[in-house]
Amino acid sequence: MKKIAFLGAGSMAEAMISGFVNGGLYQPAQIGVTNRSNTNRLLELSKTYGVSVTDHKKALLDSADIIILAMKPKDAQEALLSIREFIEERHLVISVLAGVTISSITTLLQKDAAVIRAMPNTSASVRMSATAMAVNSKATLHHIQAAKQIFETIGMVTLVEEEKLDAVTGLSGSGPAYIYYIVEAMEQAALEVGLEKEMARNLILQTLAGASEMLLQTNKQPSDLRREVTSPGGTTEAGIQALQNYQLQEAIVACVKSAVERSKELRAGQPAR
Ligand SMILES: NC(=O)C1=CN([C@@H]2O[C@H](COP(=O)(O)OP(=O)(O)OC[C@H]3O[C@@H](n4cnc5c(N)ncnc54)[C@H](OP(=O)(O)O)[C@@H]3O)[C@@H](O)[C@H]2O)C=CC1
Ligand SMILES: O=C(O)[C@@H]1CCC=N1
Repeated sequence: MKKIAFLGAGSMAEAMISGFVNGGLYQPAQIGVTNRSNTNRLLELSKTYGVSVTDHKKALLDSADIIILAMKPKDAQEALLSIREFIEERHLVISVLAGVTISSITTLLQKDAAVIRAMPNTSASVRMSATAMAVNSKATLHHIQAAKQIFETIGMVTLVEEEKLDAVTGLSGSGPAYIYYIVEAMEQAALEVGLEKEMARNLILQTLAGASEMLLQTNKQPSDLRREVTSPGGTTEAGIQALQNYQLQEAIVACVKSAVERSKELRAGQPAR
C-alpha cells in the first residue's frame, strides 16, 4: 500500500487526513505529516488521527510514495527548496496550493517530477470534497489513477486543464466559505425574527441539505426549483425581491471572480489585498 507524506499540517491537510482515515482506504500508519515548526499541532494530529508525525523531512520522504504539498502559497518556495534533494523518481508530488503552477513547482524542485495540482475543499473531512485536478506530462496513468483514488476517498474528483484551476479555486475551493457565510446570515436573521438559536440552526441545515438533495436528485435547474417554491404574491417572492434589491446574484458573481483573480495573484506572490 502506498504511503503518503503531508508537508503542511493546517486546515486543508487535516481535512484530507480526517477523510482518509475515516474513509478507511488509508491506515493511519500509511500517513506521515510534517510542518514548519508547530510541534504542538503535529502532536494534536497524531493524537486525533493516529498518523505519524515528524520534523525529519528526509526520513518522511524516504518512506513515502506520494507527497502532498499543503502549505500556504507564500511558503511554497521555502518548503520546496527544503525537500528538493530528497525527491526521487518514484515520488508523485500532489499540490493543493491555490494559484501555484505545476511548472513553478518543478522549477523549484529542479526535477522533472510527476506533479498533480489539485484543488479540493475542506469538505474533504466529511468525504464530500469537490476536487478538480490537473496533471503534468511526467504523471503516468498509474499516477493519475493513484491521485484519483486519493481524492475519491474524500469526495468527487474531476480532471481539468491546469488553466482552469484558478476558476475552480474561486468556485469550489473557496466555495464552502461562501455557503457558511450565507448560513451565518440566515442564523442572524432567525434571531432577529424571534427564533431560538438551536432550533433555527436545525431548520437552516435541513433546508440546506434538502435543497442540495433536490438539485442532485431531481436534475432540475435551480431556477425551476426556485419557481416551484415561489407562489405568486407569496412569501418567497417577497424574500427574493429583497435579495434582488441588494443585488445578491451580482454580489456572488463578483465574489467568485474576485477569488479567481486572487488565485492568479497568489502565484505572482502578491501580498494580501
Ligand atoms: N483551507 C482551505 O479551504 C483550502 C486550502 N487550500 C490550499 O491548501 C494550502 C494550505 O492551506 P491551509 O491548510 O488553509 O493553511 P494553514 O495555514 O492552516 O496551514 C499551513 C501549514 O503549512 C505549514 N508550513 C509552512 N511552511 C512550511 C514548510 N516550509 N514546510 C512544511 N510545512 C510548512 C504550516 O506549518 P507551521 O504551522 O509550523 O507554520 C502549516 O501546518 C494552501 O496552499 C491553500 O491554498 C486548498 C483548498 C482549500
Ligand atoms: O483561501 C484560500 O486561499 C484557500 C484556497 C481555497 C480555499 N482556501
